[in-house]
Amino acid sequence: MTASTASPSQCLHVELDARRYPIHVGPGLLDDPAMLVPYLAGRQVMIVTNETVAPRYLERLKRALSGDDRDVREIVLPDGEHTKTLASVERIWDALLAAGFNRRCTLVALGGGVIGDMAGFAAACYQRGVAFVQVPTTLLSQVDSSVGGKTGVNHPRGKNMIGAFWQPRAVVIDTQTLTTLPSRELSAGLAEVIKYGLIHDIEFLAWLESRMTALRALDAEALTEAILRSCAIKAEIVAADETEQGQRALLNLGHTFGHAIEAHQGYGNWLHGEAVGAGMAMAAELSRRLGWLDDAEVARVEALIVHAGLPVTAPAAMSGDDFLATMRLDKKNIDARLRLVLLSRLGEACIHDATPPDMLDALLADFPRH
Ligand SMILES: NC(=O)c1ccc[n+]([C@@H]2O[C@H](COP(=O)([O-])OP(=O)(O)OC[C@H]3O[C@@H](n4cnc5c(N)ncnc54)[C@H](O)[C@@H]3O)[C@@H](O)[C@H]2O)c1
Ligand SMILES: O=C(O)C(=O)C[C@@H](O)[C@H](O)[C@H](O)COP(=O)(O)O
Ligand SMILES: [Zn+2]
Repeated sequence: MTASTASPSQCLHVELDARRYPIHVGPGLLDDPAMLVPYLAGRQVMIVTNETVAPRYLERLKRALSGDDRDVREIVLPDGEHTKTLASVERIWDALLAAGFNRRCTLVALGGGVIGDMAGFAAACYQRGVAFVQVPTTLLSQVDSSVGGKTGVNHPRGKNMIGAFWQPRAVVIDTQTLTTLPSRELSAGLAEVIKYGLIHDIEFLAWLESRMTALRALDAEALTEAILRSCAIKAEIVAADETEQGQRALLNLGHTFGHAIEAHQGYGNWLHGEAVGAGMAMAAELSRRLGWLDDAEVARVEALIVHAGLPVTAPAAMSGDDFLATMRLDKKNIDARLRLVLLSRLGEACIHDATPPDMLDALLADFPRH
């Protein structure tokens, strides 16, 4: 980031009654025991992280969590979307059992969305559920995956097919961790940020258009604002519909197409945010064909996605049938009916289950490839 101010942290909440929890946002929070220790269930703490994040941030987090006779351990997993599997989660459970950890333990996820989703799922199942805290270190995890309690792993046939809703006790976002994030990963996170503007907040969309260059240059003020605005939108939607009975599905804009790309291309070859970028371009184009957006609006959506450093074309080696094979397994579908998140206008999304099959087939066949 261009500036590393000692500005105080800011805090939002996810309002889930007795399970209400804070999202703390600010620079240097990783080192601050006051941001972390109040959310621990007992003295047993397992940090779950990976081989890329550990050398950068593990010792600092351990220092902040230590003291008061706490037993702080770590498990360092391999890196990559392809490792988001039940086998990796089993390694977390093995480490917890080897350490003799009981129901009063706390799992602390230190890393991106892959680590957060797996640590959360491990916490949801270990001894039928233990506490966990999210310390997200990628933009994507800071604006999206650490909030809302969707946890789980991939299956070769589909993304996040095995999982549970399990809310963290707190989300602690140290914005300075973004200084070490590769720019391709920063762009991936921007896909989810753009998503919030498209589905919920046209003013935020316009703000993103004006601040995209600053965001990509790691301007601290712009990034903090993007994180806060994104988390506020996600927190509001999650509080209204925790388990996706209705409006939470809008957070899936671009994901039905995007998840198909990720699974077909092999997990990790297209980053989640890249697949969502292309998927949102496909959703915008389908919305145009349904008469809901005009040419200029679709061009505006595509320009912002491109400005974020993301693709707006689909993989060359993916046919319409390849898309449909995975889309038919999508979690949003009811019985055999495909349900797509589309844009009823810019800044407003809807769930649509009546796309004419010919129109969808044509989109999947003629959408540009690269
Ligand atoms: N649970 C949810 O609601 C939700 C929401 C969105 C995405 N997801 C999931 O999140 C995953 C994607 O998350 P992601 O984009 O964070 O990917 P990721 O977890 O793979 O992290 C991206 C890369 O950045 C590295 N990294 C992390 N922090 C770093 C730092 N500060 N400096 C340098 N490198 C760092 C990681 O080791 C990894 O190589 C996908 O599996 C997706 O399905 C879940
Ligand atoms: O939190 C949600 O709800 C989302 O849909 C956020 C998405 O960005 C995220 O990728 C999520 O993991 C997708 O969930 P899934 O249920 O479609 O697997
Ligand atoms: Zn996503």
